Amino acid sequence: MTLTRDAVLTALKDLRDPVGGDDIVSAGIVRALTVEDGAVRFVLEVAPDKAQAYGPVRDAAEAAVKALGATSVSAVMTAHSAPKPPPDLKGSGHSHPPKPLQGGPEKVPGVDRIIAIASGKGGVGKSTVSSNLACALAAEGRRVGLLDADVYGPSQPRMLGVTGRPASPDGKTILPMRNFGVTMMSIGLMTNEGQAVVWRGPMLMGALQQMLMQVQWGALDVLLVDLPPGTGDVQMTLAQKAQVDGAIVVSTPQDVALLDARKGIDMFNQMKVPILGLIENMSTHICSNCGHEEHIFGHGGVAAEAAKLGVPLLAEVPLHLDIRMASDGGAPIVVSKPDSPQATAFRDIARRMIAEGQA
Ligand SMILES: Nc1ncnc2c1ncn2[C@@H]1O[C@H](COP(=O)(O)OP(=O)(O)OP(=O)(O)O)[C@@H](O)[C@H]1O
Repeated sequence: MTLTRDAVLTALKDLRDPVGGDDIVSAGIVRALTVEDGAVRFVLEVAPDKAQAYGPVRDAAEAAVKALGATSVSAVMTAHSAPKPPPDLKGSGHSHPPKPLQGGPEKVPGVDRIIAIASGKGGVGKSTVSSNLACALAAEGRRVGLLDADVYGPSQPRMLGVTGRPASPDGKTILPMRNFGVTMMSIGLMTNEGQAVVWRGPMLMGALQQMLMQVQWGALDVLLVDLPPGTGDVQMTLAQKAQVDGAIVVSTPQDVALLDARKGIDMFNQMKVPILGLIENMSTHICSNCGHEEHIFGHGGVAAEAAKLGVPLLAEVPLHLDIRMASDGGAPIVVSKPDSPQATAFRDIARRMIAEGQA
């Protein structure tokens, strides 16, 4: 049976944090967990003066993961000064969103360009595209940030193998996480795991503003924003408050998805955000056993739509088991199998964006 990230996290949850008393996953000390072909890697991030107390925990964690059938386990302990908890986002019971920014779109300090990754409909692979594109741009040497603003289903922590709560040295600014060369912040890291968060409009806007302006992004060539599906408050707030340089719209080839994608494109047009191009995801299914290709959701619909709108079709990404497995394992296909044809689809988009000065 394939070892999954969830199975590893469940096993690690049986271990108690000797300092805080919680289990080590809830305590937020398990970071950068990746599971790849049975090989498990993670970091235990602990306060320097408590490092000794965690020695047995690391040994127990390695043993617990080995017992699950992992082919290899690497648990590295790093000592960091105790982080202050990050400022509370609205989802954790805070009732006053920060004062909205006044005025029109602003530049995020240090960030050269912002590109929104959008879709009309959920589940079409927008987050998969965002994480792979971010890793592909980083592999080309670009300084890349990824802001996971998908409030309804933040998936970037899982896809990029990032766990734990981001630190805030001064209680105001938030330090982003980093993996595979990508600086990342997700609304999912600010709320408690498993906690159902009911976001209301003003909360959403406040949270998005905080993540744009209070996160120390550092100097970035490009910040990708993984938006929630549809055309709602988050999309509007992003375009009103930050200078968005372009949008990429992801769609599957079916008519229903395309219909929704069109609404998204209209919204960006109204907000004067240029459409950099469309991506057809789950374009062709390639059987992982025999390599046979078939068009489960149809094929070519997005190309036709792009031609109609006069915008580029950036890629046709196949539906392939490896793409899902890689994302579920916490290392996108661009990182875990960089030379596969599936990864090449994403790497080509990254190279094209760089060549055109978009990233
Ligand atoms: N090209 C692909 N081949 C195989 N699986 C894919 C592909 N693209 C996405 N998936 C899988 O489909 C599921 C949905 O993808 P993803 O979470 O990226 O969609 P989304 O559009 O961001 O969804 P939502 O907006 O609802 O969060 C995931 O399990 C992902 O691994």
